[in-house]
Amino acid sequence: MIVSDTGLPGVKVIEPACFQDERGFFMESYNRDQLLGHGIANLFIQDNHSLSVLPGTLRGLHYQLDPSAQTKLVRVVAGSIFDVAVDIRRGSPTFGRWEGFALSASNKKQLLVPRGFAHGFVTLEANTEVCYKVDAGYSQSDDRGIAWNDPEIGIAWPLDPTVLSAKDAKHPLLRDAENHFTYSR
Ligand SMILES: Cc1cn([C@H]2C[C@H](O)[C@@H](COP(=O)(O)OP(=O)(O)O[C@H]3O[C@H](C)C(=O)[C@H](O)[C@H]3O)O2)c(=O)[nH]c1=O
Repeated sequence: MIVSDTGLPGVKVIEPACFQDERGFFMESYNRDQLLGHGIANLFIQDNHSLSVLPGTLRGLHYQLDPSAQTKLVRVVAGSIFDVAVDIRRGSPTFGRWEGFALSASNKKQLLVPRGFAHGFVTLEANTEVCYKVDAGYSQSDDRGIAWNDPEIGIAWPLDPTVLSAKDAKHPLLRDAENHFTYSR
């Protein structure tokens, strides 16, 4: 397993070891002890799985307020996505900064998105399936979002969304979003 830092401290790219043979491949898609070794000490309690039928489906930018804030471990099991994390911790040196990552069933890369970051993706292929672990359960009352096209964040999405939920079409800008996350070293 290779764990790489990114331009957003705390956000990491994880590449599991993949063992190929004439049958196909095997990999440990999640190994808690190996992640603990990289200081990723989350006890994930829920697995999520979404299918997006059309390319250009955008889901996000989402986060949950405390006490339901989530760390997420995201991977793609079919198709591919441009996966984005945005630092929304007030006082953070990288507040409002985003970074995007190409995750796909073929590259098997995973993205660790800590609490304090908004998360979203756009699908790059039809029938893309995203699976992700979270360390806090779903809380509809704590579910929040930020506009995918917030000009102050300025995410360079590789393609304009063609499919968006009604909820995702009306999130507030970061500056107006309810958000209690604060930065601590
Ligand atoms: C997230 C979630 C949703 N739901 C129910 C609520 C709705 O009835 C339905 C669809 O939910 P939503 O439209 O919020 O799903 P996505 O737009 O894929 O949102 C997710 O995708 C973005 C990229 C994320 O990072 C979030 O984890 C998550 O919000 O599933 C549940 O029952 N449990 C859950 O944990």
